[in-house]
Amino acid sequence: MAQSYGSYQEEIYLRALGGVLPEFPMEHGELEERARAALPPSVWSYVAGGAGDEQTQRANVDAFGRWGLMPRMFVGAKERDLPVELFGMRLPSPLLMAPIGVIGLCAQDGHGDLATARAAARTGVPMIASTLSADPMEDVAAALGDTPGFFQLYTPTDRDLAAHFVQRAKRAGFRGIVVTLDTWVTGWRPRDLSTGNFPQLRGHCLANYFGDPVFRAGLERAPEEDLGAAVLRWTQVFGAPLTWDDLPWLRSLTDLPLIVKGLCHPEDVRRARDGGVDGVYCSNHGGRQANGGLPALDVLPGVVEAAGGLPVLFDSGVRSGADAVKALALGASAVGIGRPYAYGLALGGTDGAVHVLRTLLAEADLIMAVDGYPTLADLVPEALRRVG
Ligand SMILES: Cc1cc2nc3c(=O)[nH]c(=O)nc-3n(C[C@H](O)[C@H](O)[C@H](O)COP(=O)(O)O)c2cc1C
Ligand SMILES: O=C(O)C(=O)c1ccccc1
Repeated sequence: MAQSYGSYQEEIYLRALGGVLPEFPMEHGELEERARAALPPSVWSYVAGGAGDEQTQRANVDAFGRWGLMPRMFVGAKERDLPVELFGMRLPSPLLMAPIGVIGLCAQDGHGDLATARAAARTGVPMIASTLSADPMEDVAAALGDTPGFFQLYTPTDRDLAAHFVQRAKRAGFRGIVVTLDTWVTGWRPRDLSTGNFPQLRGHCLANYFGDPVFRAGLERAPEEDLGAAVLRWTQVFGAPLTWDDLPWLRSLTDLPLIVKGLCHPEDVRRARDGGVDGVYCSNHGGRQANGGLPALDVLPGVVEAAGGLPVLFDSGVRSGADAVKALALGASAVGIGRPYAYGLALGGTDGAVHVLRTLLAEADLIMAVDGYPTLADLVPEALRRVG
């Protein structure tokens, strides 16, 4: 079923005719400004901030400016075709919501994970639900409706807990497991170090752990009785520094599609493919983990080549529909949206996140129309020119 995402523009025209202006910002700069004003300062700096002096985070965004789409005329791109086939599922568009661990805190009521799931239900844009969630994964999955969800695993040092998370995710109805490899320890984040704001250390976003019988079995007293001890235990089990020797074990945990997140080096991609993963996710965690790195977009072509036809998910720095189009042209099978939907959520809960997703899709759709690339198959590297 082809959807006309550009119709969002028509809706806005019609409202303007009636003298009603959009409730939410139409471009990313203003979205950011308004989210900054709407969020408590510590949550804002946690979400907006990154590693070191944030050079990698900025470079992620700037990298998109070095590519441009070459327009083609007389194409008659009246109908655009954005649906994609991914892991045996047909998705209405190539966008995904990237996992955001503190998304709970971005919503006024503290239930941003559920609000995100509802935005997924309304748009058909899949949610990748983080392990670090304010609500249990079962509740998040239930709020997704018919839209597929993926569960993002931070692999605990306790293997039984890891296995149990994956089992729970399958039972809850998630359609794939995304294992994040770049964050078994958090990076050097000066903003959080100066504000002292580590939401996880206050027990936020640990619902998946605190409600889990395997996690609780490792505690002397329940988290409801002794939060400090539970958080301390969480710091001990949070992140296993995995090696290639662990990949067969990870693979054995599930028959769901297994996707590994954080791959940038082509050799790592080849090894992951040889290890039996179903997809790779090219990302540098939005520059939150290691500063001094390469822009994620610049490593994408090497990842795509090494993936040898395996699906390649991509995120880090996507701020517009134009950015999404460029990542798709460079070979991404699907594009993850990160901070922008968190900002939408901060401004207007589910409605705000839906607005951000519809805006990105409308812009991508209209670029494909105007520039004469009506289908995703038309978006190939040759459609782009390097600007500088
Ligand atoms: C506040 C915040 C929390 C995040 N939490 C997680 C997480 O729990 N798991 C994960 O795999 N990635 C997490 N990420 C990384 C995102 O999935 C994604 O890689 C990143 O946001 C992309 O960069 P961008 O938002 O600048 O486009 C988080 C990102 C942000 C901004
Ligand atoms: O903030 C993040 O990006 C993130 O993924 C994370 C990881 C561990 C603890 C808290 C957040």
